[in-house]
Amino acid sequence: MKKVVVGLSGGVDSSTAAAVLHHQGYDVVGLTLWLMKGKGQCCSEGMVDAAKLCEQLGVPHHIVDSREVFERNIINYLVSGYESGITPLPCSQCNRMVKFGPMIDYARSELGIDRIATGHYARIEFDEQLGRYQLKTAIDPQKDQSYFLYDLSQEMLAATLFPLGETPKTETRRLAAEFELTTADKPESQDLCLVEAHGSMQSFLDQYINQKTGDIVLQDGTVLGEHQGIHHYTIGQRRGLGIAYSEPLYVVDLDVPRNRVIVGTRDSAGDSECYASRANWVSIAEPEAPIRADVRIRYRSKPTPATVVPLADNRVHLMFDEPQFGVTPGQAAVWYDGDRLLGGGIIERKDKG
Ligand SMILES: Nc1ncnc2c1ncn2[C@@H]1O[C@H](COP(=O)(O)OP(=O)(O)OP(=O)(O)O)[C@@H](O)[C@H]1O
Repeated sequence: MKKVVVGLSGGVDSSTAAAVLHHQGYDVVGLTLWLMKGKGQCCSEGMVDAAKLCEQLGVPHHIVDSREVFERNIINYLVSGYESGITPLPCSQCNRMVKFGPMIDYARSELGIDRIATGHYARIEFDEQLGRYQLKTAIDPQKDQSYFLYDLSQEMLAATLFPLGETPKTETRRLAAEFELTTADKPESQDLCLVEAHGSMQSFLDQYINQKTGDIVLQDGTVLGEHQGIHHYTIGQRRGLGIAYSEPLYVVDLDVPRNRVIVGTRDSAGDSECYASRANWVSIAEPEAPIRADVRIRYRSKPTPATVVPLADNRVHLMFDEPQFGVTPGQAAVWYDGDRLLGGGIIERKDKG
């Protein structure tokens, strides 16, 4: 019988993914990674819901205490990133370092199973001609999660199934109800798991980073107000600045050495280029010459046409056809050709370019 280890967060998507595979005749083993203390997904509630699901399906359930791996790779990464004035994206890093890598290792070494599955909305296909696994967007554009998966390696894609990649979300709910899963009506997770567990990113970070007040200034140095800690701000942010000004203002830079938040009008907040490091080429090998692609600079941003220039040391230079607003160091830039995810990397600070 075909065997698969399904990553279970206790949410409706992974529950349905497990039920679908079970229904298709797979020998399913549930695996929940215990990621942090607190309530919610990946924590105590998630583990209990995942255990209930496995009981219902009549399949084994394993829990692996991954709190230390999560702390080392995600919490430290986030805290040091925010301290240095960037806005790190934890999810792609979590997928590679905390979820897919360790889940595949555990499945192989502890269970002798060489395939895992998750409830992510994305598709994987093998291209015989290119000899590479292709990572593609989900059929349901509203749910597509390929952006967060850009950092997976070919080996990880080879070992993974995404049973929901072709399923619209409404259909997932319908299937969950049909299988009478206890998670069928569970609300969608709205935010980062850390934010759900701690109330807000701000209250999470405040546990680790001392609040140090400083100036909010215009690009010419004019002081407009006071901030309560640079780590509360993100480049591109407009709301919550607490400043009265004749035009809407946006955060355009975070000056860590001088502990200043620099703001400007929308015009000054656009970027026609950026650099990304730690590039991972997914559906194609790293090209030798520049390519054209559609780039997402945030999870929900519309793909925008650009030229992607491969550089030495796994870096790329992204030149946008139109200036982009809110190009945020620490977030991922992910480039696509239609529904194929070609590659991605981490947006660098401007001064590094
Ligand atoms: N703690 C965990 N242990 C094992 N697998 C996990 C865990 N958290 C998430 N996953 C896997 O990663 C997938 C995507 O996780 P994400 O946090 O984006 O949740 P989601 O899209 O809301 O899905 P779900 O409804 O299953 O929680 C899940 O469907 C699940 O397969």
